[in-house]
Amino acid sequence: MTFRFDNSYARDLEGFYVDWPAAPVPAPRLLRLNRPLAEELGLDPDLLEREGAEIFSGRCLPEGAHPLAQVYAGHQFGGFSPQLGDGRALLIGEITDRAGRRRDLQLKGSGRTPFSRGADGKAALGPVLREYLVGEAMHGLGIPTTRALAAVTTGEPLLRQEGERPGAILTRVAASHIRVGTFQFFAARSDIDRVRRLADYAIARHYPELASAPEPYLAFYEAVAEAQAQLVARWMLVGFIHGVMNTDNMTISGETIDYGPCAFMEGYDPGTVFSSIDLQGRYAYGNQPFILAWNLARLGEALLPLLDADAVRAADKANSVLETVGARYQGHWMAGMRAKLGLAGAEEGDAQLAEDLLEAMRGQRADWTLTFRRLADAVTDAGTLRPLFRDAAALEAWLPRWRARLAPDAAERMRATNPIYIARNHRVEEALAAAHAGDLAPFDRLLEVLADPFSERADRELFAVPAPEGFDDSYRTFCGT
Ligand SMILES: Nc1ncnc2c1ncn2[C@@H]1O[C@H](COP(=O)(O)OP(=O)(O)OP(=O)(O)O)[C@@H](O)[C@H]1O
Ligand SMILES: [Mg+2]
Repeated sequence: MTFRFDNSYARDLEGFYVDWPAAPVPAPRLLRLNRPLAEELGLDPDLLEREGAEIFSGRCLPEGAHPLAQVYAGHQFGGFSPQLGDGRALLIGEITDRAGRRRDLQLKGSGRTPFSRGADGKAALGPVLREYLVGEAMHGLGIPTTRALAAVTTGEPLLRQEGERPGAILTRVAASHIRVGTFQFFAARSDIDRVRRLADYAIARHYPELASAPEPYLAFYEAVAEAQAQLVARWMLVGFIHGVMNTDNMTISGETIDYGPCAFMEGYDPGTVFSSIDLQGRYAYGNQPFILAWNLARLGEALLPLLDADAVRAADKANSVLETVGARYQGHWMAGMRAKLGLAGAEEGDAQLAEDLLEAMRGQRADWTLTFRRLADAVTDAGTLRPLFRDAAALEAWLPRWRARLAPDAAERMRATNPIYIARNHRVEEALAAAHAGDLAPFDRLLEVLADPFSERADRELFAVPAPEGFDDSYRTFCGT
């Protein structure tokens, strides 16, 4: 199988990684191949079905692969870790997809590297399949994301908190794996030359039009702020909780990365947290826009020496971008919310209208996804919407105000914007438990549903239903490390 590798990161950024081989695995088996993605990448899915176990386990990498572990640093839960890096992952190379876009191929779970910090460098089957599912769910929703090309089992059992678990490796495809934390690694060492080289590389790869801007690094910072603000707004609009928005988990490309303890919110509550390690609720649903700005401030700090030779002027420039983050986020959120609500044009009171709906939902266990979906029915009749609320009085008072603002074809437009299917926690868990017992049918079925989340079908009815009452209250997600 030929992969036309062109490994620019390895070639241009020596000193930003270490060459490293995948650890041997005893009995690799290709569990799932993402055939549509393989096609998109210009790879032959039939050949990959045959050779995938060897390739995606790292046992027999295709010619031209250059396996390496990237270094990075990062603020984790607010505290700075100066030395992180791919502790259980390897970039194996870059290929150009059919649309001409450069994509990274990475193995996640491929064994210890110099950055493993005492952990085993491996990934267990459950977290690998979760990342596969949720990444594809996000893709189905049209949200920028890293994606799974394949999942293999390694034949090696791993010891995890929950007991022994099958080892697995995810092959991940990304626009790149450059993180806010990649910049922080070199900035923390005052290696300004490497911060600049990384910025030049990232500009050329992700924002080539900025190379000729009057101040390319400032324009780059602004472009990343814009991409991340848009991304987090998209998360918020579908009720997605990333769960571990450390600066090493925020990409420069604006793609979602690291589906560790992520989950979708069901009943609307801004304080919703599912991650077992997020004890303070730092990464709660409603905090995500603030963390976006906090993380961008850290990127700004790392870029300061590039913005201006004068420290005060550099800080002023960084602040001039940082000050725009709230408005950028709000702009994207509001545009998305207008579409979700089916509003005609834009009016000043729209933000209040949206806030008042959220206020009516709060404390009602009103399911985020279904409320917006059923709102399309409520253009004419609120009969399917009302039962989602314990007490619909506030909703009833809100509906006439909303109806007065509707676009002529609102219901149809709303159904194209508000998904009926999301990766509901109990469905994800059910699919993972079955896979663990050797049955991938529920995984496949869920994946199929999530690939097309806007078209409602009678035979998929159960996938739209929220978890049984109480499920989410005790539901916890783990990083699986
Ligand atoms: N099992 C493991 N063995 C070694 N290192 C690990 C393991 N799990 C996580 N790490 C390392 O801990 C750090 C933080 O982990 P985090 O969960 O954010 O990332 P990840 O899920 O491993 O990878 P990514 O961000 O690439 O999706 C990273 O440097 C990661 O490589
Ligand atoms: Mg991570």
